[in-house]
Amino acid sequence: MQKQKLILIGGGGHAKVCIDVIEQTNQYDILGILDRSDLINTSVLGYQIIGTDKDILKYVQDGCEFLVTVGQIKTAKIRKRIFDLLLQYNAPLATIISPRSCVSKYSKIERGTIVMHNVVVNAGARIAENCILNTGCDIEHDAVIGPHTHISTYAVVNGDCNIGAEVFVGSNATISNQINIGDEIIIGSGAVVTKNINQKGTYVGSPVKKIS
Ligand SMILES: CC(=O)SCCNC(=O)CCNC(=O)[C@H](O)C(C)(C)COP(=O)(O)OP(=O)(O)OC[C@H]1O[C@@H](n2cnc3c(N)ncnc32)[C@H](O)[C@@H]1OP(=O)(O)O
Repeated sequence: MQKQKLILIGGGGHAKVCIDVIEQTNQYDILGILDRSDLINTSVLGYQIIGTDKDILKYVQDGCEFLVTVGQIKTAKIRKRIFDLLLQYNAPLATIISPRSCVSKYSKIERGTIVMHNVVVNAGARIAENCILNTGCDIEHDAVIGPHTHISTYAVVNGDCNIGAEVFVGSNATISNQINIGDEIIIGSGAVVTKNINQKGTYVGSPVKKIS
């Protein structure tokens, strides 16, 4: 079977993990990576930086799909800017699901989202566009994850939670069940969230406290 041609946008550390997952799906032929012009002709895990985001249209016309492979910790702005640019070009967005993840057939995952190795997405969960479900995280039943949100390595989002847009949930954080977290909120690594969070800012500790 012929593989779908894929262009990655962003060639940093997060891109390496994405590449490993994409290769294991056996569904895509990664043509190359778009990044800064000074990085052209360098490579990431053997895949060349072949242009910048100015070249998106050329690859849309060539029948490629795209994935934003820039990482995200304190802000989702860059990932969102690139995603919006891709939409402007009517670029098809890939949805990548690791064959080593466990994704319920009763869940929904939107375009542009990547599900890394050892992730669990349980029944009724809904994951919006351009999210990162990073290695080993657990999205429990009926949880909703908003667009451009990164659930980091081994974090747990329990049942019926509602996580907003452009949120970062750090490694090993735990969000108790039926918790609402608003937009553009940063939850530190190892945090435990037991109450709703509406105010934008950074929250750390167990139970979490706002630090900025
Ligand atoms: C595959 C991957 O690599 S994905 C990436 C995974 N990475 C992570 O999960 C790390 C996430 N990042 C964090 O947790 C960060 O510490 C952040 C984003 C929450 C805060 O970063 P900053 O705003 O730069 O805060 P800063 O480092 O200045 O710390 C401010 C204070 O909060 C404390 N603090 C920071 N993070 C945490 C934390 N996770 N838990 C408890 N306390 C923390 C600091 O010790 C410091 O305390 P002090 O003022 O008493 O010295």
